[in-house]
Amino acid sequence: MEPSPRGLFIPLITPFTEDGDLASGALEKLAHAVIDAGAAGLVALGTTGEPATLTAAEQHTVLDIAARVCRERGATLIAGAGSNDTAGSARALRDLAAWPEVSAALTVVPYYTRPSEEGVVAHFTRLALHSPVPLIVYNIPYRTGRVLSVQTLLRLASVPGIAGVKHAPGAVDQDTVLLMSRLATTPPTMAEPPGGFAVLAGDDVFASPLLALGAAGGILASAHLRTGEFAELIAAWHAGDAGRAGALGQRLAPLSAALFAEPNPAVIKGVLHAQGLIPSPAVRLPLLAAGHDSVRAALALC
Ligand SMILES: O=C(O)C1=N[C@H](C(=O)O)C[C@H](O)C1
Repeated sequence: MEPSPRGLFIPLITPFTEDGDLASGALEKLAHAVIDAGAAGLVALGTTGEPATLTAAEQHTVLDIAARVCRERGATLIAGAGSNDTAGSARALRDLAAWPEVSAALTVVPYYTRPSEEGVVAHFTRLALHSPVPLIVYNIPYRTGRVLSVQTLLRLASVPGIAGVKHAPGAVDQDTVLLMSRLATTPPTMAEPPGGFAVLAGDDVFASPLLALGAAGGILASAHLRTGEFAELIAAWHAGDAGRAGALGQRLAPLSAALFAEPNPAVIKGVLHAQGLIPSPAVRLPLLAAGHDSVRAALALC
């Protein structure tokens, strides 16, 4: 198994041209720029990349570009794959074998269907058995409609082939604190998580407190902006420099909040366009482009 993911991962936006097509050149430049600035790797086709509205051909192009950049730069590539259909998710994961640069798949908790927690464990156990790469469970109850208990997260952590969780419960709540505590203090046994299980921050505003509790890194869309400082935030928490990390976290949280003032990734695209880094701020329906006020407010914090 690959070493568990650690550090800052950028879930790349998918830039579009003024005509609404995939802006491949801008995507490639952006991918290089965030690695230059200190990201450990990229996430292709995360939520932020608007995969639901990309054609299969566009998704392949995004994966081709991200794979090329990661290969050239020696960076880690994680790919979003999977849905609320177990068999369909297994096929999507199997197809990732066409990109050998992909070292893990970010696979969302099955949404909308609202399976039982037992069903969620069965889903991921089946996928992990057949996936060509380790899985990172994407736990985001406000998008999926399915809350996972600490017990279920610990069960998932003990499944061979599950390398981590992108944890985005919308708070640093009691369950999150207990999860981090159990992962840090319980010696691995057959029934408990192996040492390499990584918790990655997935709620940008709460990234700093989750890192303080021991997260291995973050998959943070906000880090398209001020990438170097987000990378430094993670490095400072890992180095035990709470003074530096706390100060960075306090500076970056308002930026994250401003970037998420409208449905992601509309504001991020508005800001990157205003900075001349992508050809248009467009997102695809049902998302709407961010309003001027939201973009101006976020730009002021960049
Ligand atoms: O694409 C992702 O991965 C992320 N998506 C989250 C979301 O849109 O809710 C935000 C997070 O920063 C990364």
